[in-house]
Amino acid sequence: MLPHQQCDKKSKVLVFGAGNFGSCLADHLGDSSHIVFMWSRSENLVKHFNQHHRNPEVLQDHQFAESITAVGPEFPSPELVQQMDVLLFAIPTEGVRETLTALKPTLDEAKLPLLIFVNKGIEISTRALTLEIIADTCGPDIAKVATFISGPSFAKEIVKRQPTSVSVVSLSPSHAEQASQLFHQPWFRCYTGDDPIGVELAGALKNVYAIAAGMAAGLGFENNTRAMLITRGLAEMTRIGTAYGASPLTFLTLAGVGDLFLTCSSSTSRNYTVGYRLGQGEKLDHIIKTLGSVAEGVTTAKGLKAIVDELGVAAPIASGVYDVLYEGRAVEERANELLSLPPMSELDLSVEGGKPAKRLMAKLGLDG
Ligand SMILES: NC(=O)c1ccc[n+]([C@@H]2O[C@H](COP(=O)([O-])OP(=O)(O)OC[C@H]3O[C@@H](n4cnc5c(N)ncnc54)[C@H](O)[C@@H]3O)[C@@H](O)[C@H]2O)c1
Ligand SMILES: O=P(O)(O)OC[C@H](O)CO
Repeated sequence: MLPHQQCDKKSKVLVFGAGNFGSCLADHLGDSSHIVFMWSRSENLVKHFNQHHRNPEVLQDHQFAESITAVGPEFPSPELVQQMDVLLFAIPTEGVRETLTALKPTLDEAKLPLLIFVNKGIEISTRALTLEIIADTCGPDIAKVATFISGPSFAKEIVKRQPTSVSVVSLSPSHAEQASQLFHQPWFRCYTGDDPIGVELAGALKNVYAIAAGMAAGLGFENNTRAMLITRGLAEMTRIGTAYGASPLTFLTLAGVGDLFLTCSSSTSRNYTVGYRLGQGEKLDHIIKTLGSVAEGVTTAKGLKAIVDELGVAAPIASGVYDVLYEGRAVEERANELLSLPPMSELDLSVEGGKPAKRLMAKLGLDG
C-alpha cells in the first residue's frame, strides 16, 4: 500500500455528510494529518464514530483516522464553521441548497474557506447544477471560487488506497490548485481544470448512463452491449454538454469518460445496481428503499429530461432511462425501441447553442 504523504500545513476541514463519500474523504484528509470534522444528522452515528472511529452506517469494515471528530446532529455552529480553512460538501445534490442556505449567514466573505463540492447530480425542481445553486444561495462571488471534485472514485476503493485519479476544477484556477494540493497523494492523483459546468454535467449524466448499462446487464446482455452503451452514452453526454455550453473535451477527462467507464462496468456502482435490478424486474420504489445509499442518477434523469427538451438535442438513451423510471415503461420493451432506431451518423456534435451556460455565466457576472 502506498504511504500517505504528510502535509506541512495542517488545514482544518469540515465535511458536510457522513455517508460513503463524506467519510471516505474525511479519512483521506485525516490520514494526511489535517484536522477534520465531519457533520452527520444522525446522533447515533456521531456517538458511535467518536467512540470507535468506525462508521456504523457505511464502510463498516474500515477503521477511520483518529484525527476525525464527528459533529452533529445539530447543524455546525458558526464558531466551528468560522475556524475552518476548508468546507467540503459530500451530500446529495438535492440537499445542497438547504445546506448552503443554512450555512450562508455564518460565512465570512473576507475570510472565506475553500469550498469544495463532490456531489454529482442535477437539482430536480430547478434543473440547476451545483454552481448555480451556490450562486443562488451564497452569491456569484462565492460561486466563482467554488471547486468541484469529480471522476472515477468509488469510496470503498479509496479507503483501501487503491490508485485513483480525479478532476479538480473551478472557475478560479488558484482555488482548483489549492484543492488539488490538499487532496493530492501518490494514490489519489488530482488533475486540475477550469470547466466546472462540463465536469458537473459529466458527473451527473454518467449516473443516468450507468443505470442504462445496469438495465442491459439485468436483461442478460453482455460485453458488446455494455461497450455500445458506454460509447454511445459518451457521444450523447458530449452532445448534451456541448449544446449546454461546456467544452466537448471535458467529456474525455477523468470526470467524463473515466467515470462513465467505471460506473457502467461495475456492480459497486449504486446507479448501475438500480438499473440492473430494474432489468431483473424489480420495482423502482422497492429498489430505492432497500439500496441504503443515494443513487443520484434517478433524480438526475428527471432534471436531464427537462434540459434535453429545452436544448432540443437527441438523447435517446437518457430518454429511455427516463421513460422506465418515470413513465412506467417496461425495460425490455423500451430497450427494443432503442435498438430499432434507424442508422445515424456516429459523431454528431454539430449542435448550436450554449444558452444554459451563457445564462449561468451571466448570473455570475461573467461573459458567456
Ligand atoms: N460513494 C461514492 O463512491 C461517491 C464517489 C464520488 C462522488 N459521490 C457523490 O457524493 C455524493 C454523496 O454520496 P455518498 O456516496 O456519500 O451518499 P450516501 O448516501 O452514502 O451519503 C449521503 C450523506 O448525505 C447526507 N444527506 C442526505 N441528504 C441530506 C440533506 N438534505 N442535508 C444534509 N445531509 C444530507 C446523508 O445523511 C448521508 O450522510 C453524491 O452526490 C454522490 O454522487 C459518491
Ligand atoms: O455508486 P455510484 O453509481 O453513485 O458511483 C459512485 C461514484 O460516482 C463513482 O465515481
